[in-house]
Amino acid sequence: MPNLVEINNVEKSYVKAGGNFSSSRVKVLKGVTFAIEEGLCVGLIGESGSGKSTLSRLILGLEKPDKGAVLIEGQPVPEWIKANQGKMSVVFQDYTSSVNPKYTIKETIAEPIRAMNYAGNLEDRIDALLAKVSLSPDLKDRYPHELSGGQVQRVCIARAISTNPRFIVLDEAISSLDVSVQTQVMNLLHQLRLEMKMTYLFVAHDLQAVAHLCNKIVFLYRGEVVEQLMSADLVNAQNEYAKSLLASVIPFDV
Ligand SMILES: Nc1ncnc2c1ncn2[C@@H]1O[C@H](COP(=O)(O)OP(=O)(O)OP(=O)(O)O)[C@@H](O)[C@H]1O
Repeated sequence: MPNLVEINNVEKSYVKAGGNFSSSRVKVLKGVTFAIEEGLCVGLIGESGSGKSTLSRLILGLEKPDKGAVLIEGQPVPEWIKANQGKMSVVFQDYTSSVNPKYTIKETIAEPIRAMNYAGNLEDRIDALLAKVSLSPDLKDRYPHELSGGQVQRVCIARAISTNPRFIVLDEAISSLDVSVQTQVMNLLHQLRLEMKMTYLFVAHDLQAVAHLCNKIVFLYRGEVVEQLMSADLVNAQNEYAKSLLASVIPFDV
């Protein structure tokens, strides 16, 4: 499988709160290197503050690395985005703040479709997208606060796939959901990935979820990649942090 995304020796630091000198910068990513292969779900796991969201923002082109490069199909992210409108999407953890409370479900999903000057029938497109995420078209005219958390996250997924993306960054996308709903949404994401031949970066702090959904897992510890393994090879982890996480996971086939 060719690499869709390459993260090459990426460094990123921020000014420490309260400090204004270069010495008071905090290095969040310290030479991160890994690839996201086309068609795979790659999991990025790490404890709070390890730099996962920073890395997501660099991949989404929202920020630039200080050193190193993030390339998509060999191109720097901003260039790739310009040439591939709608082909990269994102789903965030906090679904309540990632939808506009004043927009109906229909308007929420329509926004990126309209931005791409869609020529087809918008109502039909929205109905088809709702069906894809197993939501009734009757929900179209409701507002986000009239839906459950799981339903709103499905709306966010419908919006994310509305432009037929090739690549989706799922940044803690299921972390705020109840465990039973998490499983349903994970299954939905898995099914959609295969059906639409998409590539995922699945960012999470919960190894169980990552191992369930992902083909490859990258362990980030204090801004460094300390281990990367295919899911089938997790038992071969060498790094102590990765091993400690693996030890805390309940065996899958008990
Ligand atoms: N814009 C910013 N300015 C200053 N510091 C920042 C900024 N963004 C992130 N940081 C710092 O960088 C470090 C890594 O943050 P990041 O959000 O990437 O971690 P994370 O692994 O996603 O954590 P979590 O799982 O808690 O979201 C933290 O110490 C954070 O305070």
